[in-house]
Amino acid sequence: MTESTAAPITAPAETPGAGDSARPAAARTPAAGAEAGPETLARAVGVSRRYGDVLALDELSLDIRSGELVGLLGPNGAGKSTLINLFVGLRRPSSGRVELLGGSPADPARRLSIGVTPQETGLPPTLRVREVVDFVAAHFPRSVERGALLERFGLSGLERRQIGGLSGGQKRRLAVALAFVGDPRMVFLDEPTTGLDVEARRSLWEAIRHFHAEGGTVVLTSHYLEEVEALAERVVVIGRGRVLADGSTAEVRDIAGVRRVTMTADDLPDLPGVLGTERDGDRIHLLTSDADALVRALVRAEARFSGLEVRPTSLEEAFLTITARESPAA
Ligand SMILES: Nc1ncnc2c1ncn2[C@@H]1O[C@H](COP(=O)(O)OP(=O)(O)OP(=O)(O)O)[C@@H](O)[C@H]1O
Repeated sequence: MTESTAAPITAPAETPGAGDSARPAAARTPAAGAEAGPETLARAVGVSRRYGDVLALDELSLDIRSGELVGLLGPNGAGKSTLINLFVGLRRPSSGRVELLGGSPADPARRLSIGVTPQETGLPPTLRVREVVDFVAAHFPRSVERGALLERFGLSGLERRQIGGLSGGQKRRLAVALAFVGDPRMVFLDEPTTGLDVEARRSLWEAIRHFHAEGGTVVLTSHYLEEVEALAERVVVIGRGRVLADGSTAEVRDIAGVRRVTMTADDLPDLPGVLGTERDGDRIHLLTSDADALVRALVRAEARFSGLEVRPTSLEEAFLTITARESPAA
């Protein structure tokens, strides 16, 4: 690739979702000459990012296609926020290439088509809700009607409230709502539901689903695994700056292939294929990728057990298993 496509990313986005040009966005229309099939909206090719001695991203490659709802999962420090910051032009890669809407994420015209909610936001406490929404909307050629936006995010009636007077959950919902103000084609939401109670989380999920159902593309990170299971169609597991797994939630579970075999027993012989053992009173949980073989081995060994249960692992268990294996790619 030539230097001009190396996507130098320099301009910081000072407000969530805000761009800095009045050029019209190419929102929700495929780029001219786009190939058949979903267009790639964001792309990382062999991207590494260092912070001093820390290698936050390690030759990571990932494509996000139009219409996808992608969940980025990974433990603390995996590199999820760094990846989002590269996609939205807040940071530049140490090496490799990042593209947004077919060009540099630093291009203001491209950034007009996206919305962003960073992991942490500090909205001015003395501004009123409607002022912040209008301020962000003013950066975009087209914007969503304020009342409709606030209603969608459960903030109706708070237009005149100062930001400093909002609850933590209301502030977070406002920060997420701001990503949608400019009628974006694609949103990047970094842990959007952090700090929200169950009801607020569910209503935020509804708002995200609504955007997606209308053709919007979503990339979100989450520590809530049930959130990713509930929302995302595609799960990308990131660990130590690499993609460990990339598939549907069902596929990610299958990649780990881990089942939990539980029984009541005083003691068990050594058994083949046991990836992990947990004790909970007299219940023993064995993690295995081949539950059938394990149960056969239990019977062959004439182990004394009762109350046998075999069940699939949660995404969390699958994810921990993948991460523990530290495989470079799935
Ligand atoms: N500005 C920075 N300066 C130095 N190190 C950084 C900086 N930002 C991130 N890192 C380091 O890069 C690595 C990846 O961090 P990143 O925030 O991208 O991970 P994450 O997956 O988003 O984690 P979390 O889930 O905790 O938010 C971590 O080791 C982190 O400490």
